Amino acid sequence: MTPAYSARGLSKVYGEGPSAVHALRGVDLDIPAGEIVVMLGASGSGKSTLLNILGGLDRASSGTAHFRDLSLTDLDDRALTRYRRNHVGFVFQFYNLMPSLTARENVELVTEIAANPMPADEALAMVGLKDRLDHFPSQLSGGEQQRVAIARAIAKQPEVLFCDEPTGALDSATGRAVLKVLNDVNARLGSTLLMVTHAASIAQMAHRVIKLADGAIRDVQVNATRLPPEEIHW
Ligand SMILES: Nc1ncnc2c1ncn2[C@@H]1O[C@H](COP(=O)(O)OP(=O)(O)OP(=O)(O)O)[C@@H](O)[C@H]1O
Repeated sequence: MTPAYSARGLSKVYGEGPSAVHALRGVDLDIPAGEIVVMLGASGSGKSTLLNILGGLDRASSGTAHFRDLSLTDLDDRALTRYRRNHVGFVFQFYNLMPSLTARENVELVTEIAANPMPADEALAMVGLKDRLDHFPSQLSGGEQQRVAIARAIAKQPEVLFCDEPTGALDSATGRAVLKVLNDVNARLGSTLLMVTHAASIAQMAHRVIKLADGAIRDVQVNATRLPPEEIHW
């Protein structure tokens, strides 16, 4: 089967000369479609850089990255924007909701421009917020705001969902509820999930765990059994 992503010799250098930072140093990687992949590694190991390049938010300095047969590293800015719009969703540590819009309106911002969206109400129901459609972000808890952000990301039915520290700003009980939503999205929509986290125990819900160190892949592990998010503690 064609992997969702494959990268060969992927490198990223920020800056130049003596102050250059080698954020990625020749990463080779294959990610099968439909998996939950958790990326672990110390601060500065290159996790977000890798996520941002695969998500089309940043560009590699050298090497190749493919999404199926689309060569991300060859796309111009317009094509990269089209790739992001049509294929991927993002969930970040801080929810980036529009404060002046309700939960439903925040999700509609995306459904209005997506090619194959689900109704905003349906996306919000999937994350357990069907009773909060008309609430503004300031009227929602942190976990609820993160669930609106997830609803916004999944409403366009993306093939891939990128999550950078999705539970980073949440207490562990709320974080588990958010992980359960992400797990459901993977199971129900079949979206490939790429998640960066500092909480190593979250790797227990993944199909595949990628460990980065100093901009390189240190280890890739396929979990023989996976824990349901409800049983994960950190
Ligand atoms: N825009 C940038 N300009 C310069 N250096 C950068 C930039 N973005 C990241 N870096 C550097 O690249 C390296 C990798 O950063 P990256 O954010 O990918 O690591 P990370 O593993 O996600 O870290 P963290 O867990 O702290 O978020 C770090 O040394 C970082 O300081």
